Amino acid sequence: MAEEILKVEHLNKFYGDWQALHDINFSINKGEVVTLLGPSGSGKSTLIRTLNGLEPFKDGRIYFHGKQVDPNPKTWQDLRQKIGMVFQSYDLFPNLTVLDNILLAPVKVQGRDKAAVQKEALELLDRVELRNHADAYPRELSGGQKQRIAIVRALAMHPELMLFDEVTASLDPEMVRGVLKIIKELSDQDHMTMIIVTHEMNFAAKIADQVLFLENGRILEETPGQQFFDHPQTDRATEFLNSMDF
Ligand SMILES: Nc1ncnc2c1ncn2[C@@H]1O[C@H](COP(=O)(O)OP(=O)(O)OP(=O)(O)O)[C@@H](O)[C@H]1O
Repeated sequence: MAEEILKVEHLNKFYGDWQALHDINFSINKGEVVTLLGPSGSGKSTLIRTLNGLEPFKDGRIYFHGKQVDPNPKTWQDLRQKIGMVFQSYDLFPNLTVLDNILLAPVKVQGRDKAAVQKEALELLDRVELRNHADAYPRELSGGQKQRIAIVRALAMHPELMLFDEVTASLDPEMVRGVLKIIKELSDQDHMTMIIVTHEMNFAAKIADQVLFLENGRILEETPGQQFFDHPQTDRATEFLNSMDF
């Protein structure tokens, strides 16, 4: 039996009086990759940020491992440690070295043994080919390198679910490939459970087990990955794929 990691039921999200998400329902099992696709402003970032407790939600339910999550994100400290998130903007601490950026939360928040975390951090840095940058500061790194560090920093927390919000959107094209390769390896080798917002359609087509296609804050299609790209069910999704030059 597939193990369900996250389930969302009838989620509505408002910014003031304006409704940004309408009756969102989906679930993700262990090891699965869900990609959120849709035009600009369709609510992809809002949804992924709500799943990480960065945005409060008005009604609906979120379950993590079958347990209902309190809608007030202030109560999410424990949960956030299990959900890793990587943003478009890296958000590394500028005054800390690469290694200290990675160690901070596992040691200070999770209270894990520093030497053990450091050993693991260096192995992860090896994996993203940045071990020789462990003592560098973020300002000394390229955008692609910063993003690989941001991924390592999230992984060092041992998350059960990783959320990626347009992590290659501000990178030069030649940097994009290296970052996407790491995410693909996380799926293929580590069977990491992931929810990914991306505008990289070829990447999405390769990695997605399930596609949620959003428009105007609603899920218009929920389709197995390959099927979405081969045979989108709605005219809107077909138009979208054509506009993305897919
Ligand atoms: N903090 C906010 N306050 C008010 N409205 C917001 C806020 N954040 C997003 N919105 C609005 O919510 C809608 C969905 O935005 P969101 O960023 O989730 O879309 P998106 O699909 O991720 O877009 P993109 O692909 O351009 O990043 C948009 O109309 C946006 O203007």
